[in-house]
Amino acid sequence: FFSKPRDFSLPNSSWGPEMMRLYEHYNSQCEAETEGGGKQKGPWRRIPSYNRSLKRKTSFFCVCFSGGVYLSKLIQSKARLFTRSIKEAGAAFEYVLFDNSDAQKCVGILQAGHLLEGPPGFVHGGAIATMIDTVTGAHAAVLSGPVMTANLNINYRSPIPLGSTVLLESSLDKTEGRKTFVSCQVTSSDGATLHTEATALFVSISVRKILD
Ligand SMILES: CCCCCCCCCC(=O)SCCNC(=O)CCNC(=O)[C@H](O)C(C)(C)COP(=O)(O)OP(=O)(O)OC[C@H]1O[C@@H](n2cnc3c(N)ncnc32)[C@H](O)[C@@H]1OP(=O)(O)O
Repeated sequence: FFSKPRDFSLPNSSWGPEMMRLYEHYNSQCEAETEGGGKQKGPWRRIPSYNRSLKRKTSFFCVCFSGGVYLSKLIQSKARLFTRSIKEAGAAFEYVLFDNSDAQKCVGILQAGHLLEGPPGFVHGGAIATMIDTVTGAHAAVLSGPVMTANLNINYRSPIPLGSTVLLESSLDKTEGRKTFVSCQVTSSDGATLHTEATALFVSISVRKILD
């Protein structure tokens, strides 16, 4: 696997003005200017996003757990991260995540494409749950290392129009031993409409446990 993997969290031609506006808003805060006019790390960090996480790590797993892992070569070669599995740009999940470690927050900017339809003209509740799991899961992983979702509790407050751009904001509630509790709100891009609220529990796991 020699080619450089594509980072799906970078803008593409399908991103509309709202998606670009929010992207620029957070991306511009990934670097801050020093007093001397130089550059330093800002409060936010863009989280790169690939579609083949297992494939990229296969050689690592083979070295570390040689003989202990069985995944057929066919599955390995075809496996794709669910949210990055549809090739047509703009058709499904167009999103980018930013993390703010000082504020213990993570945001996701989502432009919901036409293949995510649930009720006519609106986004499917399962697609919304998927994105909440993605944003809160990435946030929990940044905070606590390898985790799996143990509980996801969602209240759908108002439907999300298909094609619109929404903001998902994840905040740390607390950590208790292996448990990381986070909350998430999904709002319209101007913040005026609350679409969805959720709480999630992530439990820290060892990578060996997933592979077993
Ligand atoms: C940058 C890329 C970003 C991509 C992000 C994508 C994120 C996607 C994340 C996922 O979707 S993961 C897939 C969906 N999740 C699963 O398939 C998990 C299935 N469940 C499990 O594998 C296990 O149940 C789990 C690892 C969650 C916990 O099993 P363990 O045996 O490791 O832990 P245990 O059962 O001993 O529980 C540990 C603690 O958590 C608590 N707990 C576990 N499950 C719970 C639950 N459901 N509700 C409440 N508490 C729970 C449990 O009571 C206990 O609390 P205490 O430490 O206080 O005793």
